[in-house]
Amino acid sequence: MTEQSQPGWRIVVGNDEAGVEYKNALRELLEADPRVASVEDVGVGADDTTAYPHLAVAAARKVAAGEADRALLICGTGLGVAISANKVPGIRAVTAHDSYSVERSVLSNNAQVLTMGQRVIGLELAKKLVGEWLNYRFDENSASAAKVDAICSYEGASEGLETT
Ligand SMILES: O=C(CO)[C@H](O)COP(=O)(O)O
Repeated sequence: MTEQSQPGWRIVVGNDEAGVEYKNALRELLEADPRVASVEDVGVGADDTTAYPHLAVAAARKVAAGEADRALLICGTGLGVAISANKVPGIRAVTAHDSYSVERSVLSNNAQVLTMGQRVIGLELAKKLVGEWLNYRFDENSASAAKVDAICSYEGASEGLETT
């Protein structure tokens, strides 16, 4: 199947009060992109001071439930929303502000959630990276798949480390 024949991405976006401007700009970018089937915005809007963990978990839960394929989350640094989203079972969320990390977040880590910091990265670079992000799909037959499976094997594990 070629990239063109793949179904469009269903993306959920979210942000805290430090990420309103970038979330709005990136949502508009996604809505205009032919690779995107749908964009759902879990908030927040201007003047909403809801703390970042709440919208990050709300967005990540939609991905975990299969209601969306990916999430794009913005806060001041991108870090808090990533930490929060990773609390949702099955979610792999990463903060990435460079092209190579965005690529590997998908191709190595099969991360479904990309986070960025409005106080860290320029808007034009953020737009460019989001455009690149849409081009990547994890290859379940790649050498990275077993490593992602190993990550998943620790989901809910309370003790013990496997070494293989
Ligand atoms: O960047 C944030 C969390 O990682 C958030 O936008 C601001 O958090 P704060 O520094 O605790 O206000």
